[in-house]
Amino acid sequence: MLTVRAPATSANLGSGFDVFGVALGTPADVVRVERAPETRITVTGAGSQYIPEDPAQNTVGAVADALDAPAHIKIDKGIRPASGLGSSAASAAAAAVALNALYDRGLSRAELVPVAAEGEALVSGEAHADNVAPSLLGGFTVVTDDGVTQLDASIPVVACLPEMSVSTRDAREVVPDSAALEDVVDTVGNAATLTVGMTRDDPDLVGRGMEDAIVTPERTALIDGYDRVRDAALEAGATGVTVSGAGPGILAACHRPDQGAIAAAMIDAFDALGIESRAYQTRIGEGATLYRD
Ligand SMILES: Nc1ncnc2c1ncn2[C@@H]1O[C@H](COP(=O)(O)OP(=O)(O)OP(=O)(O)O)[C@@H](O)[C@H]1O
Ligand SMILES: N[C@@H](CCO)C(=O)O
Repeated sequence: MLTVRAPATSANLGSGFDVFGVALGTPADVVRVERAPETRITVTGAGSQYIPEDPAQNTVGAVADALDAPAHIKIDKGIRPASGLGSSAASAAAAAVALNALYDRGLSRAELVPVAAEGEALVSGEAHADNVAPSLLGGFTVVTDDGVTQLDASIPVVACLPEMSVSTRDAREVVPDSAALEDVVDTVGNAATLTVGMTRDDPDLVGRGMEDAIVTPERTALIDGYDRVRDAALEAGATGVTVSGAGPGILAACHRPDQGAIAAAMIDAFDALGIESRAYQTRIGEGATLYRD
């Protein structure tokens, strides 16, 4: 039996829609695999009642198919589905690492990115890799049609998760088809600023670079209370705030001493609207870890 822990991730970071992603220290999914004649899946943990065990509908089933690696796969969910924290991607990334090792397929972590992305195609209709890449590789990742670039980074963040669901499929329907050149120019500038911030582990540059006037405003309309929570986080010291992935999670970049106050401010702001939430005080961290039992 092999066990893999794969971390939650936050995609887009505002200015890098479908391109940027970061691995988070917590939460994470844990996947256990053993060889079997055909794939069988069991799911326990956060939100497991909403996750199909049918291999044809679960992201890990798509990965087992892609690797031609049938197995009994046990998923222990630490990341609630439809969260914006890459729940479906973490399971897929973990399964890709575990099954690659179980069947000695010999693929590198970078080669596993398109394999794990098959799971994303299953649940959201597109094989976008901006969650699976950081979950596999760790740090900050840049996904383009030409491949993945990875950078180790260590920025403190708060990921606040309200008790509501936004499916990636629905959130992709509000993405505009086109954008004004002025907004594109601003967004390119912000993405470049964010990338420089990542190379320097500079939370101020990263936060400033999270601004985006094209996709994020359309998505915030799907998250009750977004503006109040963002303002509360900024007042408490966040250097930047944006929607995490497709939402409803909200990501704040910050300096370490402000983390606790930002987490409390975000929870209080949701609470004032009658919405329960929890906040992960974490940092950009490592990719999936393999354990041999
Ligand atoms: N192993 C799995 N883990 C989580 N969700 C899964 C899994 N397999 C299938 N799903 C389905 O995927 C959907 C959740 O995926 P979705 O992409 O909407 O959420 P997410 O991964 O938390 O968000 P995001 O991609 O925005 O970070 C749910 O419908 C869920 O049932
Ligand atoms: N880039 C994708 C990530 C979804 O997790 C989106 O925002 O739709």
